[in-house]
Amino acid sequence: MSRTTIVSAPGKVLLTGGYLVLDPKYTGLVIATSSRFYSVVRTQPVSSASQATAGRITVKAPQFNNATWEYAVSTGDGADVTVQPIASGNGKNKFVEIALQKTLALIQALKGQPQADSIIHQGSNLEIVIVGDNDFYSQRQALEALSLPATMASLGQLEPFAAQNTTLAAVHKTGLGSSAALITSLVTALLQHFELSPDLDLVHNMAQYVHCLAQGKVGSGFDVCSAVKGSQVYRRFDEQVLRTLMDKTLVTGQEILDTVRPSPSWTTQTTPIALPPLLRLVLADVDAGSDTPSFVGKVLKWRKDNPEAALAAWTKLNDYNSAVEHCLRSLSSFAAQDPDNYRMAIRSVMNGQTATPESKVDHISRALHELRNSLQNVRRAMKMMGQANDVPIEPDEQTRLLDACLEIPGVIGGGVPGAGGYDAIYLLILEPDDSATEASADSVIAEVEALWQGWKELSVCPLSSRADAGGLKVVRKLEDVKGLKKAVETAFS
Ligand SMILES: Nc1ncnc2c1ncn2[C@@H]1O[C@H](COP(=O)(O)OP(=O)(O)OP(=O)(O)O)[C@@H](O)[C@H]1O
Ligand SMILES: C[C@@](O)(CCOP(=O)(O)O)CC(=O)O
Repeated sequence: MSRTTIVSAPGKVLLTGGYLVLDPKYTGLVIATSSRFYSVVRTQPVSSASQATAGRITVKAPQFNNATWEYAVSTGDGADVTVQPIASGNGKNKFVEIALQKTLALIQALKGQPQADSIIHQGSNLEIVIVGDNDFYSQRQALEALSLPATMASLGQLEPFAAQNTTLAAVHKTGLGSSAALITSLVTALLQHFELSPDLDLVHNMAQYVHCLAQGKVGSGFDVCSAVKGSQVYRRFDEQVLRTLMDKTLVTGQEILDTVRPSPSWTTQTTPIALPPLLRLVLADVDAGSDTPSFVGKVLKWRKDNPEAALAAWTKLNDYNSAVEHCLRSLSSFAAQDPDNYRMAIRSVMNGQTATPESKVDHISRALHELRNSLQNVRRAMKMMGQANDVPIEPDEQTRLLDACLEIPGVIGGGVPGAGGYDAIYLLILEPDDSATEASADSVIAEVEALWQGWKELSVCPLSSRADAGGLKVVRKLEDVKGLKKAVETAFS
């Protein structure tokens, strides 16, 4: 009997905390996106005639010319389960391969040998489809091919999980954290498929382990944590918790379980956060990509070589980052306490009115202005940190673009997400929930998009992602996600 498990995980935008979030003394404010990765795992019984091919895992990426990766699973006589790639024309996909190898070993440790054998090996195969929402990959060429303007409305006309007409190696990724969302959804889908319904912290720890192994380093991990738990203020775990496992070439499922099982050794801190009502995250993919790892290397070397200057810069930047968090939480609290006056304040700020100290909305209006100032302070401090060590964190071209965006009424603030560079920008814009505002949200977005379409110095293409507080989601059936059933049928047609 065929059985299907579907899990999705969101992409991410690191609004504040780039570089600092690598040090557990500091935090990063990461917003999960509405754009998600989906892993679909299906057990397919093997007919008696083709038992010899049992114990196979076939993974498909229908967006990339249906790239296929095959694996042979072997278990039995008390040995640890192994997953060996079978040569395919698509080369290796280390993220998928490591996720399969380590997660099946964990499953065997959790369920015990016989269970793993019966589900994985005897008489069945696993079919897996992996797709990412269009925002994870630049859609510029697709829009140009359709003679569509670079707007969110145009992006909405593209097929869900659209074919990228290129390879994974060549595709222009947009920085939403595809590998973290992919690994998180795949690890969880496998655990769910084997009816393990794992603890969220165990899933988080396992996804961090697999992601670090696949990337060959222990990064800050904010992308994996937000893929699991959604939007949050994130504090990195002590990387020593993974060091032993990462340094071993051969590890048993039990060793993996002993490491990823929730314990005080996992010092990750996640404090949920959401954007306040009527404040919308707007993202843009900017053309000239950046080399984040080299930026990180330079900044960390500068920090090591200039401890005093770096401590002063990071302390100031951390204070500004904390001010952004405080403003967001205050606005959410004001909206919950007094929704009507909150909406009134948003409208008045949209219309460029300044609330008087006696008005009922003054404190809300002040919090919005404080948010704007704090975001500007973060930008300035990030730019200065980049200038101090010759890293284009907010290069002048991005400064000019962001400053022009902030001239538009209704744009509260913005910046360069994550490590910065030329990859992307984000904006926070007011989105009143009624049309009783001269400059309604649609007009603000239209004005922003018009600015971006006419921008000459950089090529700026909007993404359709919004902020979405949620993390991992188990999807009940394929039909619940637009285009997913078609993507799976295409993959295994
Ligand atoms: N649809 C997909 N199907 C299978 N594997 C994918 C898919 N999308 C991405 N991947 C895997 O994730 C890898 C990208 O990981 P990498 O660490 O290079 O990017 P990233 O930092 O997560 O990128 P970004 O943040 O821009 O999305 C690809 O090389 C590929 O192995
Ligand atoms: C620079 C850094 O702190 C954030 C990188 O963010 P992004 O991958 O550019 O979104 C590195 C890291 O935390 O992994």
